Amino acid sequence: MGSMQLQLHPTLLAHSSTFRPKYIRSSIDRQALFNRIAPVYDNLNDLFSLGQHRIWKRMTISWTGAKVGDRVLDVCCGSGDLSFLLSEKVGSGGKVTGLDFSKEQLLIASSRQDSKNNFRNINWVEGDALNLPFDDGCFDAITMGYGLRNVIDRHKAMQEIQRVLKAGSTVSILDFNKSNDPLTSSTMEWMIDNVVVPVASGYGLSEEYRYLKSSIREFLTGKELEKLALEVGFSTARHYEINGGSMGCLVAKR
Ligand SMILES: C/C(=C\Cc1cc(O)c2ccccc2c1O)CCC[C@H](C)CCC[C@H](C)CCCC(C)C
Ligand SMILES: C[S@@+](CC[C@H](N)C(=O)[O-])C[C@H]1O[C@@H](n2cnc3c(N)ncnc32)[C@H](O)[C@@H]1O
Repeated sequence: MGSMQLQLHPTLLAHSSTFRPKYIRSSIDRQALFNRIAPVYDNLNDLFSLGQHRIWKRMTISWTGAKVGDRVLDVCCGSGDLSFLLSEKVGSGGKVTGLDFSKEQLLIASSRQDSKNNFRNINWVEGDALNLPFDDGCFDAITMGYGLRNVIDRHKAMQEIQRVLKAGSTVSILDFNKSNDPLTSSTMEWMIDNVVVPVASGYGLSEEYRYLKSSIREFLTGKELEKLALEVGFSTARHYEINGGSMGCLVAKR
């Protein structure tokens, strides 16, 4: 996973003067956003969460029930954090597919894989979570880390995950929690306004990280996520709040 020192990627400066959409609503806008933040994404996650996101991701993996030899999928894999954890879990006899529509994020994931001799069981696919290029029922486990809140059609994304998951298998979906507790939600919004966005502005990425706040506000609560999973055909669905209710993981079985 990423080291702590922060380097400013040369192409980032080039982007800083480009047009910034006021609302990051379309798929194209979001794809461009994640391309722009790719060079600093891992390091800023470590900084903003004080490394805690690594724990949340390990919990996400543990809830999938993935085991040695499994064929597994990481949807919206980004720079590959969950894919690398899945790679360790399924071992050399298993197969991991990391899918994302951001070329820049996949380049980071691939460069991290190349820098380590292991993780040879991962392949990276540039594709759309809303139209997964895989056959029905072909994965033993699926993860999605901070992806469901960012796709423009959550129902379609959940339908696609349910379609490609084997019967009796599990998806584990980590994201921010849209908390019903006013203190939790106001604390998170304070963090974004007063820590996250000011630091991100140092990289010309204030709007990209300000988007976090609106995306959490427009997300679904844990109960609504459970309902969505059952609506698209999962047999069971549970949403677990973690880290004081700031994050959550939806665990659904097909
Ligand atoms: C790993 C984290 C964020 C990933 C991430 C997800 C997105 O959708 C983005 C969209 C646009 C830009 C960036 C991202 C992005 O990085 C977590 C990062 C840490 C949080 C920003 C801050 C965490 C605050 C603490 C958990 C404090 C909670 C206090 C209280 C319990 C509420
Ligand atoms: C916040 S990042 C999460 C990356 C990684 N899963 C993690 O846990 O850090 C969200 C990712 O979702 C991807 N994404 C958003 N919408 C997508 C879509 N429709 N198809 C594929 N990837 C998508 C973005 O390109 C980005 O890499």
